[in-house]
Amino acid sequence: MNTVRPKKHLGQHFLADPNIARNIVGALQLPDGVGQVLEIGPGMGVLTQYLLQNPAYQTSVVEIDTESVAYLKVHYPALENRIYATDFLRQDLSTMFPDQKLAIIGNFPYNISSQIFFQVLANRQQVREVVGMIQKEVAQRLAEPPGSKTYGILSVLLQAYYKIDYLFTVPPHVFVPPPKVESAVVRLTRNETEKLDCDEKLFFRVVKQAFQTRRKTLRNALKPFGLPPEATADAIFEKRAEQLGVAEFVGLTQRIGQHNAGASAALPDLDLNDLAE
Ligand SMILES: C[S@@+](CC[C@H](N)C(=O)[O-])C[C@H]1O[C@@H](n2cnc3c(N)ncnc32)[C@H](O)[C@@H]1O
Repeated sequence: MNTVRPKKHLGQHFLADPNIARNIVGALQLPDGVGQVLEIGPGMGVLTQYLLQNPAYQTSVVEIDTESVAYLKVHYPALENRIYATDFLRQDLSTMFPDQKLAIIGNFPYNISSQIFFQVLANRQQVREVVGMIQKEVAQRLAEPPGSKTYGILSVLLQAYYKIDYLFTVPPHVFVPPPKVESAVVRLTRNETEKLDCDEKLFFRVVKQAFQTRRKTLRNALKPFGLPPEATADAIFEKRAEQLGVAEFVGLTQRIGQHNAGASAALPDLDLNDLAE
């Protein structure tokens, strides 16, 4: 088996430039002595080969495509039993790697890149670093500061727990087949925040609600939560979701939480996959 036939529905665009592949793997910094590296969607192993060259990395891969899995087994026998032939989105990382801190890397399938980041958020205590190639627009959105048009739910939630670096842009012609859009590599590094200074469950819901009606002022967008009386006069409620940074969302969540004391304890956990805008 010399090659894998690209399948559109799996977002398969194979990177054909070894220098870019080396640069992507080289962007890993492995903070806090993290040794476990999980690659999502290795395909024919263009990144995997460089991961395996580094003895400091314990590399595992998760790949949904059976043809790619067969290819990897033939060409990278060193991976042995560290190939998970399954859907990353259905994996529970805490079961796969109990009590271990992880770095995640991959040229992500663009059709599920947002869901991959929600999965990262759901496992934020374990995932200390992510180096990923994604659609350029999504990369810009993640790293964007408040105030810009593309700043959204994922920008706020990821920036709450990760420092986000836009590393470099990658043109379509270095892939087989070339995608229609430009790509970019981003690095997420876990920050010091173990837990936000507010009810986190409520924080996720407030951010979601604020952006779902992003053209409304926060006073109108957040009305369903029941706002404190001073909201009628407070200037922050005149703003829109895209104008608020993480700290301001934390402050809002504290105030909504105090006003509705204990209310969020009754809320079921939010399915992070429901957060996509
Ligand atoms: C953009 S390709 C990248 C392939 C390879 N890493 C490269 O750079 O050439 C995305 C890869 O993710 C795999 N993939 C798609 N959906 C997946 C999922 N839900 N879980 C795991 N792998 C997935 C595809 O089969 C494909 O190999």
